[in-house]
Amino acid sequence: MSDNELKAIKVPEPSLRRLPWYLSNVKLLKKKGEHYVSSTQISKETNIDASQIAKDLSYVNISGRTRVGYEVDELIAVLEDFLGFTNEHRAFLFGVGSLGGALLRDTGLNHFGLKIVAAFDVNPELIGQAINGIPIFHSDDFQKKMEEYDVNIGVLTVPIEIAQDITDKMVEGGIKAVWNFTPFRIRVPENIVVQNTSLYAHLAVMFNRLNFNRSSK
Ligand SMILES: NC(=O)c1ccc[n+]([C@@H]2O[C@H](COP(=O)([O-])OP(=O)(O)OC[C@H]3O[C@@H](n4cnc5c(N)ncnc54)[C@H](O)[C@@H]3O)[C@@H](O)[C@H]2O)c1
Repeated sequence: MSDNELKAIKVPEPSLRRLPWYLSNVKLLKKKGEHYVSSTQISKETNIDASQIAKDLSYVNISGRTRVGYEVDELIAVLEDFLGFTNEHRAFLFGVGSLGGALLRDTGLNHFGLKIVAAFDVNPELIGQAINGIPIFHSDDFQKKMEEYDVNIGVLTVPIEIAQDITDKMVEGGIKAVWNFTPFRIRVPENIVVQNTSLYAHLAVMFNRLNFNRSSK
């Protein structure tokens, strides 16, 4: 199978979510001076079953050697490539408020292959400004800027009331994937990718587990 054929396989979401964990931990093992790493070692670091790790890594184009495991540098490179972290995915951000502004200031996104190249808002105090070198334009200029920049991802951090409206505009303008931070379940045509992300959903899990641990003491 060619690399492209492998990448075309729809990897199960749980596996896709685990692969970045392996990557971080393999990088950590590299820092500790390891040259080879086995799924058993990754299992110790991540607390994920070694057979599950081997299965997840089977989606990635790498083969381990019996007993020694995977070559660390190769595993890092292959994982980064597979996860798309080495490619530059260019994005527009909509809504430069408290969350949108924080995302523009976050340098971490670049390391994971997401480059926000421009942002849009309607607040006259923000338009014409730049955060972290990223220019802020008026939302009305979106179509025009789509022709200027080569972008296919939209980051949605606008007030919930206009989430659908802005999504429709993005899709109409040619955006192919929406990273939706609003709590609104946006509707899109079938060929458009939506990733909903909520910090608060994780908080709810943390609070619930915290209460559970307290009451079971
Ligand atoms: N997913 C999460 O974990 C998470 C965390 C915080 C906030 N949120 C959500 O993110 C969104 C933004 O939250 P916030 O706290 O940053 O709000 P905010 O009010 O600080 O920012 C919203 C920004 O959107 C701008 N805006 C308004 N109309 C616009 C338009 N037509 N085009 C472009 N920009 C427009 C506003 O001027 C403002 O700058 C909300 O929907 C909120 O619920 C999600």
